[in-house]
Amino acid sequence: MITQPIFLIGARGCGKTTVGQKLAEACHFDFIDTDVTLQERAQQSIADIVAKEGWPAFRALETQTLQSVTAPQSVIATGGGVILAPVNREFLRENGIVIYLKAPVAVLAGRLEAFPEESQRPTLTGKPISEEVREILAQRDALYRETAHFTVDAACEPDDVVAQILAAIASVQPTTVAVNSATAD
Ligand SMILES: Nc1ncnc2c1ncn2[C@@H]1O[C@H](COP(=O)(O)OP(=O)(O)OP(=O)(O)O)[C@@H](O)[C@H]1O
Ligand SMILES: O=C(O)C1=C[C@@H](O)[C@@H](O)[C@H](O)C1
Ligand SMILES: [Mg+2]
Repeated sequence: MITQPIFLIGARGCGKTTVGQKLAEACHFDFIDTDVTLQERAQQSIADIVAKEGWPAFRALETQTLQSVTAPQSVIATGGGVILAPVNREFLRENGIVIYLKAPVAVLAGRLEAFPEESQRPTLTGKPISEEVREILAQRDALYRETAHFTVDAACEPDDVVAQILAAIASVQPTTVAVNSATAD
């Protein structure tokens, strides 16, 4: 079994938090969510940080949080925009196994409409959810793909997503990181 950190990346609503908790249990790893840790440390919500200090301030905290929580034997659920910064993309690829939870726009939008969690997910564009999800995914999909070691289908049930991830990481050597392979697209 590997000991490298497992990083989950993907759009808002793809299930990084939901799947990450289950994956951590299955691996007997710690579970960390960078959005949760960041808000606990700042003692305010992401919406408040962005409203008071702007997105660049939030992005700086996100980089700091990502680097400080990274440890062996942990599953780390990242924020949806973590891949925007080149420094984060390089950090993720070099310090763990990166899994892209990929889901279509309609699935993501449906989940976000059902569970908006606006304090953690302030609007990125000011547009309605499905329009925003389409626009943002079009901008970011290539970055998720280039950052990931593995891509899994995140539109299915959480337990099935976990099973895909376990199958993917089974091929990874304990001391090295996989390169550019995909189990699903
Ligand atoms: N595989 C799944 N099947 C059905 N519902 C799911 C699945 N994964 C997540 N959900 C639901 O979708 C919502 C969003 O999931 P979650 O918070 O895990 O996404 P996230 O990727 O962590 O989002 P964010 O980037 O905003 O932190 C939750 O209410 C969750 O219950
Ligand atoms: O997609 C994004 O840019 C974000 C996703 C969330 O996880 C949070 O990290 C924050 O709301 C930004
Ligand atoms: Mg989350």
